[in-house]
Amino acid sequence: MIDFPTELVEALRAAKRVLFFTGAGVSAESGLPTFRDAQTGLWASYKPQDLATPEAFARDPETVWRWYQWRRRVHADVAPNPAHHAIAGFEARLPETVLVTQNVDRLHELAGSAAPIHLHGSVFRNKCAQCGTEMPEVPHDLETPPRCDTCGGLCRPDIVWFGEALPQEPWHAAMAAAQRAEIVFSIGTSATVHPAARIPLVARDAGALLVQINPEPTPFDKIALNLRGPAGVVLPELVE
Ligand SMILES: CC(C)NC(=O)[C@H](Cc1c[nH]c2ccccc12)NC(=O)[C@H](CCCC/N=C(/NCCC(=O)O)S[C@H]1O[C@H](COP(=O)(O)OP(=O)(O)OC[C@H]2O[C@@H](n3cnc4c(N)ncnc43)[C@H](O)[C@@H]2O)[C@@H](O)[C@H]1O)NC(=O)OCc1ccccc1
Ligand SMILES: [Zn+2]
Repeated sequence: MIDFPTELVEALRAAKRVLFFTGAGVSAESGLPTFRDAQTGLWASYKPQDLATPEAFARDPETVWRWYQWRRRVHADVAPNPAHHAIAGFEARLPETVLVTQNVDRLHELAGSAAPIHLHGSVFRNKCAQCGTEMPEVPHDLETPPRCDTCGGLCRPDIVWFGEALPQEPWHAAMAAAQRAEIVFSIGTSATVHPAARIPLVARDAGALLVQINPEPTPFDKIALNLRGPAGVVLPELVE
């Protein structure tokens, strides 16, 4: 039984507006490697930041496509863990709860979260790299990217690549939730990728209690109430 600080227990008891901000670490216990974790197998020699860019896709679309197809196969084999379920359960009990994620997986949805705000897109959605038209999901073993019926452009994952702007609607929804939050949980994120990492800071500057769940230190340590441990262990104990 974890002994949580009274300040947190009391804040949780009184709160109506809670914001969850998640990163790759919340899916680590489901078997999904984080961005920091070295990639395995065929992709061991590639850094995610080098593949997840419009330049890499322009230079070598097949290699970037095949990387995402591999990730889709990996993502299709994993299930939500107790951290995802704890957040979905909390949302059901406190309707004003908002979930903002940097993750492109669908584990929050599979755990029952109604409307996670995906700041960086979804690995299971496709769009045309040229005209942006949404394109259908294709079998995850198709080795070459299909062509767009509208303009003949190449199909790409509907994901925000480094150097690309975040989609406006999710960004504004996340900022609005941050400005209204009484408690913001920053869970399983190294808080190094921008502008996403601003969300917990905006909430804190607006008066929210910033609680961090992470087995490792991050840039938020100095300003957060830190719960050191894996999200799949700490979160269920805290909110269930
Ligand atoms: C690397 C970083 C320094 N670079 C950036 O931030 C860049 C550049 C930049 C912009 N502003 C800046 C300001 C300062 C410095 C740099 C910048 N940002 C961008 O390029 C953004 C776009 C960024 C989005 C990129 N796409 C992603 N994802 C989709 C891709 C894909 O998935 O393929 S980012 C991707 O990396 C990030 C990884 O971070 P985490 O999720 O935190 O994962 P990480 O592995 O780092 O850490 C895991 C953590 O979990 C913890 N953990 C492990 N196990 C557990 C466990 N069991 N429980 C709990 N915690 C756990 C670990 O301890 C660790 O702390 C996530 O955001 C993730 O979505 N776009 C943009 O700025 O565009 C401009 C623009 C503006 C207007 C008009 C035109 C252009
Ligand atoms: Zn097109």
